[in-house]
Amino acid sequence: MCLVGLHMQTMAGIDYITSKAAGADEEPLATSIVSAGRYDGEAQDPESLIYSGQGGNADKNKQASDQKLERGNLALERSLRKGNGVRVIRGEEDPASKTGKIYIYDGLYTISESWVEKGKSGCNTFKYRLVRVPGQPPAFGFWKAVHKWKEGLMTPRRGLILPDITSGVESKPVSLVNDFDDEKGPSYFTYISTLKHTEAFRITQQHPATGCSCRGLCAPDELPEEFNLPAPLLISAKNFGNVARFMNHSCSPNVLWQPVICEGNGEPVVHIAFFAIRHIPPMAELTYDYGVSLTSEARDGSLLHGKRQCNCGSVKCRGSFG
Ligand SMILES: C[S@@+](CC[C@H](N)C(=O)[O-])C[C@H]1O[C@@H](n2cnc3c(N)ncnc32)[C@H](O)[C@@H]1O
Repeated sequence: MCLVGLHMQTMAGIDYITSKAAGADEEPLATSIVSAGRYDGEAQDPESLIYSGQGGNADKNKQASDQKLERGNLALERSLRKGNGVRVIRGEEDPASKTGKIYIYDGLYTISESWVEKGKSGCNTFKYRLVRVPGQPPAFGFWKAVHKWKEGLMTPRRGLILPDITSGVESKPVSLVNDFDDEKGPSYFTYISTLKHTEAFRITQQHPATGCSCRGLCAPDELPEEFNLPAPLLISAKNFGNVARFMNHSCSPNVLWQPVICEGNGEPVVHIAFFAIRHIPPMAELTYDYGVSLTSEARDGSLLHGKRQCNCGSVKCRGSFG
């Protein structure tokens, strides 16, 4: 099909595009819906949902009328025939949120069927069943699982080793979990949330001798005493550390690490900060790329081969790290 015209329509609850194939009529196709989660049946299954069409005034204190097969409803109908993916944002009641509601982007769905039924007002309402495209990491499903844990419906949690690795240091408990193998966690480990070594490394954006923006790293021998950054800088969290100590390596990580300089007691102090590099759904494991050491051998001239076998399971897994 050749698209010769395309424009966006934004509707409450249903977004769609109108496309026009050469020689054919304009055809709306749904691109995304927001499921408010308040209609009957728009409910709780993380793999599918039933979405009510728009219009008919059923929720506007006006005279209710039959919904019409137009705009968003027509777009959903056309998408059912076409089989295109529709992005779904699922709304949920959440007393912890200021608005009493949160919205979770839940990925791509396709529409599997539609029908008309009488709503509470006695008027015709369009209904659409949407099914989540398989193979996507859970998002709304995670959210529901968290709530079930909170309600105590799913205890004990699979692979739970310690309910709170912080021994009360953090305001919220951080569970130590291994659902991969039988290892029971470190035999000696002290959870700390403050700096153990507070010596300040003076680092500026500009190298004081060369003037370049390497933060003192390009020519460490030429650094004056007060720019004394140990190179290589080794951070060991074997026996002491915080939650970051338990973050695993992934070849498709969702987090990136960066050294940042914070002020501590009037002195610049290096911290390793973690930044999200993509959407991270609730309860998803946080991972970063450990990289490969410079001493590792080149496998095929382009990829460096790490020393440890990688079990990250990502489709882009390099097979090794470290
Ligand atoms: C900083 S620790 C991460 C937390 C560790 N999983 C634990 O339970 O203590 C790093 C160690 O975890 C293991 N590890 C982390 N990511 C891994 C991966 N993708 N594949 C295999 N082992 C991994 C390796 O044994 C690695 O030396």
